[in-house]
Amino acid sequence: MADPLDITVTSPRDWKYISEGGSSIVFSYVGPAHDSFGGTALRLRKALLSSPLDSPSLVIPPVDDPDDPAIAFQHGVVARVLPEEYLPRLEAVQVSRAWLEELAVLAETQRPTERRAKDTIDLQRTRAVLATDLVGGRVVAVEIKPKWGFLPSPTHLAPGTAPVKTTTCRFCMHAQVRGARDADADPAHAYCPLDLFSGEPDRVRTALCALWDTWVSSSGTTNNLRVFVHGHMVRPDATPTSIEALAAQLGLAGEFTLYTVRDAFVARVLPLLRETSVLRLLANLQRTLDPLDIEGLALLWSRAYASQEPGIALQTQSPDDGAPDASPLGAGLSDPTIDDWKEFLDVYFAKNAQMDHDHPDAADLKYYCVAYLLSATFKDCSLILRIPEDGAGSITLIDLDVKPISRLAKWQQLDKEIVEGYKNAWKPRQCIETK
Ligand SMILES: O=P(O)(O)O[C@@H]1[C@@H](OP(=O)(O)O)[C@H](OP(=O)(O)O)[C@H](O)[C@H](OP(=O)(O)O)[C@H]1OP(=O)(O)O
Ligand SMILES: Nc1ncnc2c1ncn2[C@@H]1O[C@H](COP(=O)(O)OP(=O)(O)OP(=O)(O)O)[C@@H](O)[C@H]1O
Repeated sequence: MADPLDITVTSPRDWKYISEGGSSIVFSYVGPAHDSFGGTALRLRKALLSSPLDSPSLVIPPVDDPDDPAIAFQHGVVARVLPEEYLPRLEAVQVSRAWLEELAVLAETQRPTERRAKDTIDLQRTRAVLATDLVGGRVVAVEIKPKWGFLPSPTHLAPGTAPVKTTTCRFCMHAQVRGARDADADPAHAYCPLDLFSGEPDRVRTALCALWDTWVSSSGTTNNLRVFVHGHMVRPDATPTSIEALAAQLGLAGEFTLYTVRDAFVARVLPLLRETSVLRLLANLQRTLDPLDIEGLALLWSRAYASQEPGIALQTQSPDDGAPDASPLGAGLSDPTIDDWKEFLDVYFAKNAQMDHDHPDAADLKYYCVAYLLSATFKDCSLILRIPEDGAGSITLIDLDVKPISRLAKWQQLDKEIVEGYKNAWKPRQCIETK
């Protein structure tokens, strides 16, 4: 295999901060014309400031395979379930500590205060990811993190959770419980992923307006919508001048208000979302890879372990004394290797649609755990829509990272907290799924 590109042939000053999420920070190449780096974005992993043992970067094997697993995962797994047209080009790039340190210093003042207090560029990495720069160039780039596009089947839900979980979608419950929504605002007008995924023009419009309104009221700090003009993130406030660049790019010269720009924004984004199949594909993957809900998965886990039948309980990393029924969901399971993922997908394609998910077989426990893991990737990724001044736009998916299997127990706990918190405090919002 060819050696990876060496980032240190560029200056850290050639890389402009774009944005960041919980585990990565991304820069755009703005240096002199360069065959390899022109039109690219650099995605670096972050490490927690306080407790290195909890660092998100620990998911990544540091020694034998220094490449970011996002690359092999996209090439070997994601590319088998999503068309290539929706995926950015990804390749490994070599970085050095000195180079990263310099970049970290340059970027620090541009980072959001809450993120700066928590984490920084992981200086221990020797490799990073070079990707297609999806926000650069003479375009408006709209980033949407849609989240969960389906309601769970009631089959495996407890009587105490089924009514609320089949009425209100996970995103709407979570947003309310963690106070991401204005407590006084009408939840009926808030962003609901099921509207965005519905494919119905009026509902998609409602979703886009709601995303816009939260974007403005949060001064652009919401992670469900980000807007870039010519590679610069737009930071809205209550004044129209804050979105002047966007207004100009949308053809609104002279007088404009936050509302006229919102209308022009929705008018440009809506057709792209209506024409694409990517939302339908995403929701389908999320749903079909999570047929039991985390509650059903936990039930199956307990049943498999309580059964003691040979071959039913999983081969875990510590197959000890055989009293595992109290073990937390996913305990002892290893993160799938790329070969495991390949085998998993072979089974998924061959039989997922025919399996009796209402009566899951305990022998398929590992299959269901791995499926849930993959569904989590599609529940957390984002879309970047590129809208040129004229001509057709495009849509690309980002943040299709593999999640660690150790999160299964966290997701079970989070599910409980969300549902309990929501049903005790709010009248369930009616979220409508279009299949
Ligand atoms: O659990 P959720 O739905 O809140 O999702 C987390 C996201 O929160 P969100 O709700 O989108 O604000 C969260 O997003 P932020 O860091 O809040 O922007 C991450 O994407 C997190 O994944 P990871 O730790 O980067 O692997 C996400 O965690 P996973 O659920 O993917 O483990
Ligand atoms: N290929 C790209 N081109 C341009 N910008 C990008 C690209 N990839 C990511 N970004 C920007 O960088 C941000 C952080 O990237 P990403 O979503 O991959 O990080 P993350 O830490 O995995 O996020 P999350 O916390 O949502 O899991 C994105 O929200 C987006 O604004």
